[in-house]
Amino acid sequence: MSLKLGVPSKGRLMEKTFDWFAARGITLSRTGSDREYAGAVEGAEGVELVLLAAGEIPRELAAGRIHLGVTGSDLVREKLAAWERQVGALTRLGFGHADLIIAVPRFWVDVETLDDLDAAAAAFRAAHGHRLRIATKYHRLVRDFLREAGVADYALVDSQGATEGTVKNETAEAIADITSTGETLRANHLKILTDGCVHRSEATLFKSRNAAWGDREVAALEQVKRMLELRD
Ligand SMILES: Nc1ncnc2c1ncn2[C@@H]1O[C@H](COP(=O)(O)OP(=O)(O)OP(=O)(O)O)[C@@H](O)[C@H]1O
Ligand SMILES: O=P(O)(O)OC[C@H]1O[C@H](OP(=O)(O)OP(=O)(O)O)[C@H](O)[C@@H]1O
Repeated sequence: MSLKLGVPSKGRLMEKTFDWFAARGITLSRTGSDREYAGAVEGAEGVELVLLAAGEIPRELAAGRIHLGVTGSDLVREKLAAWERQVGALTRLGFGHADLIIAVPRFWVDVETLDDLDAAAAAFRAAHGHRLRIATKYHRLVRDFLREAGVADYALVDSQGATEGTVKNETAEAIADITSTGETLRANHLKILTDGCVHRSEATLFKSRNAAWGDREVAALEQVKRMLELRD
């Protein structure tokens, strides 16, 4: 067996991940045609490249089908229950920064904080007979964050994309989504709660705790760690 390294196969993290490894002497490349998800590794012995969607890498790490994987720290926290028991973060990669935030309509002048949201949620329920809806694809992270913050009177509605549009479309009153430049929020007349940052995400190299770590994989990991200048 060789050490399996899972890397995003496309999307915003792929190229930067390839560049990051290349700068440290490990050349990752896609082989075959543009549409074929096959990869090659040069510069590190006993390492096999597995190209996967960023969102699937947490599950593959947890299942032990890959030994190492690069993905957003938000995706690992969202997709894995008790993530720290299943994977370990080896190093942050310095790119893929994005904040998971809670935002409400800009015209809600009385709502700036989570406490305000809690009050607005209670008032909303009394006025409308149903709970204030928050659209998101980050169910686990948002639920945990709002529980900690003492906000209870809301309902999560699932939104797998174009989440900022749900408020205008009247399928939600508030949203929880990733932002980087803030442009999508501004364009959709939304504002971030001042204490509404759920998680600051960054591309991160994770190690599986559940994969089979035989002598060959351990030796390959030691070599990779030396090249990447990682300590335990
Ligand atoms: N606007 C953004 N700017 C920077 N990073 C982002 C942004 N949106 C999402 N991300 C981050 O990119 C990572 C990958 O996101 P995602 O799974 O949506 O894949 P993607 O890059 O959009 O590719 P795909 O086309 O496969 O959906 C996540 O960790 C997320 O935090
Ligand atoms: O702060 P900004 O720079 O405007 O970026 C934020 C947007 O980027 C992401 O969407 P993505 O492009 O992945 O599309 P999606 O709606 O399919 O998630 C995210 O879901 C926001 O909608």
